[in-house]
Parts: sequence; C-alpha cells; structure tokens
Amino acid sequence: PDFSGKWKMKSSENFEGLLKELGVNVFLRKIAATAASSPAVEITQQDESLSIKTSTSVRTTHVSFTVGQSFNETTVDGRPCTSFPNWETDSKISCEQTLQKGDGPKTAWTRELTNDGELILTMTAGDVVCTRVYERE
Ligand SMILES: C=C1C2=C(C[C@@]1(C)C/C=C/C(C)=C/C(=O)O)C(C)(C)CCC2
Repeated sequence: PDFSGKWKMKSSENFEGLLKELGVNVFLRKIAATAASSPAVEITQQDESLSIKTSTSVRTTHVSFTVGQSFNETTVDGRPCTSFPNWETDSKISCEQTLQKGDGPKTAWTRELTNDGELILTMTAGDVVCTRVYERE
C-alpha cells in the first residue's frame, strides 16, 4: 500500500486527553488542540521508507524512517524518543516508542490505510488513545 500523498484531517478524537495523560499543561493543551485541528500532512513513501511532514501553525514535524528499522523522533509532546516501526498488517504500521531519557507513560502510534483510502492515525499514551482520520486532499 502507498501512504504517499497530501492529507487533510477529517476527524480527531481525544487529542487533548492524550496530551493530558502526557502531563501537558492546560495552556499548552489549548494551543496544541487549536494548532492540531487543521494539520497539513504530506507523506512520500518509497518501498519501506516513509517521510512524513506534519505542518501546523505552531509547529511542523518531519520524520523519515524505514519500517523495520528504529529511528529517533519525539513523542507528540516533544520528548526525544526512539521509535520502532513495524508492519502490523500489510496496510498498518505500528510504532512503539521508548523515551531517550526520563520516564513517562508508554507511548506509541499506528498509521493505517483503510480500504476506502483514508489514513487512520492513533496515538497512545498509557491507556489513553487518540484517533485521527485523514483523507487525501
Ligand atoms: C502543535 C503542537 C503543539 C504541541 C504538539 C503539537 C506538535 C501537536 C500536533 C500534533 C499533530 C498535528 C499530530 C498529527 O496530526 O499528526 C505541544 C504539546 C508541544 C505544545 C505546543 C503546540
């Protein structure tokens, strides 16, 4: 499956709950929730390698990785972590994260291409799950 394309968000659930679980203060949660309500996501995929650019008014993140190989990124609240992306199914990437220093809730993300061409991102912190659905622009 090919994740490549420009994606816009169609729905988001429990994003602030995720940040709260991560200990982000209510002020930054509000900023993040507003900024993250209209992200522009651009993905290019070459075989097993993906490059994901997520742009918001406040912060833009850009990660590149090869499924099956660990890489360094930050958790959604900005803490350096090592990520371990693997194929959970042939259209779903699951990525566990370990903080590079300090401790906090266990975090992970998954990205899945659905049969009707949507992209589902889940972000987990402890037992709190945020689900965001994107459609191609
Ligand atoms: C704007 C964001 C802000 C934060 C994280 C981020 C980057 C949230 C965006 C996430 C998105 C857009 C995820 C996605 O949909 O892939 C912080 C908590 C550090 C607080 C400052 C504003």
